[in-house]
Amino acid sequence: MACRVLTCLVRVPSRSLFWGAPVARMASGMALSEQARLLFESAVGAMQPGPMLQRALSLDPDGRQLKVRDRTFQLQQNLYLVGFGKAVLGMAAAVEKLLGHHLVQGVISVPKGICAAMEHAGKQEMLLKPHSRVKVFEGAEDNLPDRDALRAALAIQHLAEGLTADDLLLVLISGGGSALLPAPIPPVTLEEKQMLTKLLEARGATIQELNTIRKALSQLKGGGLAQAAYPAQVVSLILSDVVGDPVDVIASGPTVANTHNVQDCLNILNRCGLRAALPRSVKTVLSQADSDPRGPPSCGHVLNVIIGSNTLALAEAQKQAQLLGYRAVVLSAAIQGDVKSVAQFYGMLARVAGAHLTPATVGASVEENAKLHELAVKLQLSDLQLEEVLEAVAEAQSPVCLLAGGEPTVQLQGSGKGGRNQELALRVGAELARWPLGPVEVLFLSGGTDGQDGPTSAAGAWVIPELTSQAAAEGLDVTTFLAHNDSHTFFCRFHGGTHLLYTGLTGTNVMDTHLLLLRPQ
Ligand SMILES: Nc1ncnc2c1ncn2[C@@H]1O[C@H](COP(=O)(O)OP(=O)(O)OP(=O)(O)O)[C@@H](O)[C@H]1O
Ligand SMILES: O=C(O)[C@H](O)CO
Repeated sequence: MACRVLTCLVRVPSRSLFWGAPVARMASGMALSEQARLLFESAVGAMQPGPMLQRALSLDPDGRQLKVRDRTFQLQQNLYLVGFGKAVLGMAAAVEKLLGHHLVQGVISVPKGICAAMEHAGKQEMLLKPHSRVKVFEGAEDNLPDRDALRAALAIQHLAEGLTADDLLLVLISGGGSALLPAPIPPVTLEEKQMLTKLLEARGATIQELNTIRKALSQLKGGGLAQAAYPAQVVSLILSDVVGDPVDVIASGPTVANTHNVQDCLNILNRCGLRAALPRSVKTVLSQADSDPRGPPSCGHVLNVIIGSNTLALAEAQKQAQLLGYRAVVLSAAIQGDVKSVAQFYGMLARVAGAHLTPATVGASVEENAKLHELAVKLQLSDLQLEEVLEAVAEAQSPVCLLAGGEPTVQLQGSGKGGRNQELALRVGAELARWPLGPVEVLFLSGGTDGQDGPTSAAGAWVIPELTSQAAAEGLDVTTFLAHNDSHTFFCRFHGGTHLLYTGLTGTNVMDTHLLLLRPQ
């Protein structure tokens, strides 16, 4: 899909982004929708490769020592770079800008078409210099491992294996890294790996399950890359696209010791009903895995650092919302589950929070409060701050901004055009129309931080409680569009497409951002 999506992206209407600009200056006189867009853009802006790398890396004044967190590394013509993932091109460009003269050599594996797309979008800061020492491989069309990605993985492996104890290897990792770094353990073939990945996804394997299997079948995943680079020192700079930021799961943890064994893999394959259909080669590799005389790769020479995540993106949006005069509270950075249940939860949250915010009016009923908690329990969100949020809303003397992030799932039933953010927004729009919200202005926004929502050129959309009735007046029936998973077509037609979010390709990827704004009238 990479190529298709990226082709769309170069057609995205260009609009200026406020990334990094002080929000407070713009606060006065802004509509709720402008503020919501601004907050979304501030979350994305904080996760731009340049600012992220600048926060993570610092050079001492004479340029000989690199500081990462509390560790210091000597630089003496010994710096190498590898990377793989959807956001790695911009990350590599940022490293080149910061440390270019120390860089001896580099190899990165990035999605097909990304260099041309960034160039067309005029994002020079995401591109390497013309005579860069970093070699770029493009591959993994449709987010599946392919021959091009295999060539990239072999070049990365080769670079890592040639390093010595005096060398420092920077590893740039972001979402999509698993497909961009395929190095199947023989006799498993690339085609078998592709097939197994597709089957596991089709059987509903979670990313944790999928990557457990990928690690068992790969030379570089599950700590394999770190082992190849030994005895060099390794620093991995990781942009998380997985809820909870588990370094062993993101891009299948190539610099993190694998803690899973063969039994874990067999349990997953059993659950997905794939054990019987396994190719002989996969059975062979699995049967040998626990008996590797070298044991699991050890990663004592590695520093793994999360430099960007949904949590960090939400923290920036929260800060900017406070500058806009909101009482801003983070609800969760782990929103998962079926998009219908997530939408019901946000609808009820708007109802209950709205009632807390305007106590003089009729409050939410005991049943509604109970329903909200029931919906929250159903979603099983590991970090949900529901009580804290409701308390903060009850105490708020100002408008309220509730922030959340994660990655809900859409069970596709129709053949329409959409993405999980647009579908979530549309569903929340329908939910908001179901409840009396009192004298409160309400807006919900959902946006993908990578700037592309499913196979569309939009990043997401925003909705208000009046959406359903306004749509009906335009002859658009929300229920029908939802039944066909046709949220993008809906938003293109509704109010001339003004509820769609367009950022273009952002060059980052930390899942989705949800904003619920409530402003007493
Ligand atoms: N018509 C549609 N309506 C709603 N959701 C859709 C539709 N078509 C595809 N999707 C969803 O879009 C998602 C794929 O899009 P996208 O590439 O943005 O996500 P992704 O592969 O998870 O990548 P990333 O994590 O980088 O955003 C899938 O989760 C799929 O269910
Ligand atoms: O590459 C991967 O494995 C997924 O994007 C999760 O990081």
